[in-house]
Amino acid sequence: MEKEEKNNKNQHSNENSSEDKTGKATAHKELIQASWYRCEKFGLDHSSQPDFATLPKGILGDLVDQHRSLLETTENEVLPYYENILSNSSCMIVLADRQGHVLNTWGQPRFGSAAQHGLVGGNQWTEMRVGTNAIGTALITGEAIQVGRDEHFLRANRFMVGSASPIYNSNNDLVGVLDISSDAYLPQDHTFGMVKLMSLSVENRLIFSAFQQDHFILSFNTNVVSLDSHWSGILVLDEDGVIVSANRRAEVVLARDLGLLNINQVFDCEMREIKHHPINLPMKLLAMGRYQFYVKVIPPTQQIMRVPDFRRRTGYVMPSKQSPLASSMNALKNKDIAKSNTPITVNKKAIPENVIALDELQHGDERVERLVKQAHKIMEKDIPILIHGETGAGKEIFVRSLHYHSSRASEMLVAVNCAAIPSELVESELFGYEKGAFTGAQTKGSIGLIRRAHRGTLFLDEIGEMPMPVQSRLLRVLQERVVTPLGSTEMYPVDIKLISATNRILKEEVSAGRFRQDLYYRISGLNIELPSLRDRKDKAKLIQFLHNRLREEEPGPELSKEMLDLLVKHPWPGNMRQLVHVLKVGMAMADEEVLEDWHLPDDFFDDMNSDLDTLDDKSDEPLERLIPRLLNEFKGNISQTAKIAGVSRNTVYKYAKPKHESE
Ligand SMILES: Nc1ncnc2c1ncn2[C@@H]1O[C@H](COP(=O)(O)OP(=O)(O)OP(=O)(O)O)[C@@H](O)[C@H]1O
Repeated sequence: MEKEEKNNKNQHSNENSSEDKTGKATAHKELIQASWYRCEKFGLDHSSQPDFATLPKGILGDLVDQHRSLLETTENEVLPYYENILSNSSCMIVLADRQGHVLNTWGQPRFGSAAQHGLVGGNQWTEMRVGTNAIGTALITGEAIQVGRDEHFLRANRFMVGSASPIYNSNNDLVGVLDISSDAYLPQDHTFGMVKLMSLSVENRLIFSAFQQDHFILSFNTNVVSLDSHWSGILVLDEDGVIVSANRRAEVVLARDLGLLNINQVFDCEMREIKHHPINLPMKLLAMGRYQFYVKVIPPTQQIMRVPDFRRRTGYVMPSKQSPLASSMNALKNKDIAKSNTPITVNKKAIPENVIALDELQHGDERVERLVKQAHKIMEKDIPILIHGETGAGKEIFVRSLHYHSSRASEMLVAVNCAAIPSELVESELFGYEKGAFTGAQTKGSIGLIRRAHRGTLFLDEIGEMPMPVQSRLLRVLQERVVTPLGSTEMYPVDIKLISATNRILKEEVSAGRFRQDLYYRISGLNIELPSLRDRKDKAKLIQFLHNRLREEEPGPELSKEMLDLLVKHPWPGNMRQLVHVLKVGMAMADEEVLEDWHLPDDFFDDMNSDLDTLDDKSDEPLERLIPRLLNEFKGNISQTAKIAGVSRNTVYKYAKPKHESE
């Protein structure tokens, strides 16, 4: 035995001796030799017993939790190999963390009990404690290695052969090691190849899990039929074609550091072509002008939602990192916003067409003007905004305008109507979920709406409707600024501007125990009361503005002074939504040059009448006399007659007829 040990140290003799002449075998022997020297330095003796420093169960449990995604990925990728190829081979597959702690094992070893071989959860397989071994040596060298029976430094381990391959994540950090150990009856070259393949497939899967939802992934190979194999190179591209991740294979094949290169520096093609290339049709591309590869494009699984952003057009000059309103806000910096009359000037070219400019949200109502300015300013601070207002008052329109006038405008505005999502789905929609997290979950998992709003704005509309358990989770996200998807232990940092809105009185909801008080204080940094339309002082100008805006879209009738008065007097229970609706219907109905009251929808007058019902006591005079009299008095004006009589316009028509006929 001692002679053999000398051989290993000096001549590196082992089961691979037939390969002695090849450079590969020499390199392997040098690795083993270096490991043996290290073991001697660690003070180990060939007769030492392995010291596994087994972790207590609780700590192992924590470690397993920390590595859940690596474990699940390994299990999904590795078990098919085991079941299809290795299950009759009496080998054991082992996953260890980067410190060599065994996290899990699969398979039934033929070579003895757990106490004998030591490949059990919580045992640490490092060179320092266990001598030269596949897991420990692969961790130290960072390379795949096979350790033959006699190559183990400790005699106690010489009954087995281990083949281990390190696993790197998409940041190229070593995250663990995969090992196949057996009692040496397997054809060892095959086992070694297989463990390398398994670790590649785990690495590739880690890259896909991290990026496939919102990035383009390219897989490439010299051979078209191998495109789907784990030996293919993988490149992850952002929207602009910048390589944000790659597998080790890609760097080996292309022989260069690929990080942050643009795809057009690697292959002879532009990102534009990649985006529009059919999914299942491999492209034939040249790398570095001469090496031909087949390239498969895998587009993001989740559609990237993009809003129109005209700033991308040539000719747009970014106002030195300031939002379109920043210059006007700077002018106000030292003044009391509430008292300032300075109008907001906006670079309207920078705002998407369907977004109303901030300065067009108000037309002279001081209260609205002040709150627009306050909210705009707070958009740049780490302070959440809570908007209260009646339904249709324009809360969402306001939020859209705020977002596109802020420094977050180039990122997403994610609007979530908490009342519109079934309560049992709110949680998964908001926080996302790992694949298979619950029955009915999409197999791919979901990033969730909060992470989608990363660096942008998250608008939680109708937040008062949020179920209590979801409120608790949301509170944690706002406190810790990280999201943990359902069924996952991973934490993803998020940077969001939170705006919430409600038409309930949230404080009352808190008192009634329906809304968490701590969450209320978290979301209500700046409280905004968006006035209902009937309470606005700028109604006339606002109506004229909306009317003009609609006429810009399509030619329509003018607004007479009387019509404007009528619209100003309306109670508008449906607020801005109703006003826009009434104007649209009226303008569509009118063939005339001027908008008349009979062009307006009936419910407009119903609201008006119900509002006036209590004003007069008209019960004495029968309608058949009252209505003709009022019509006469108001020169045939139906709506005024209806208003004063406290009846609908239909009723006026009904009682007006005989009178008209007699005239
Ligand atoms: N400032 C505005 N200018 C033009 N139209 C507006 C404006 N504000 C609101 N509207 C119109 O009113 C409709 C309703 O507005 P919005 O959805 O913002 O109201 P809301 O307060 O969020 O309503 P809810 O509480 O019912 O969700 C919009 O679709 C738009 O047509």
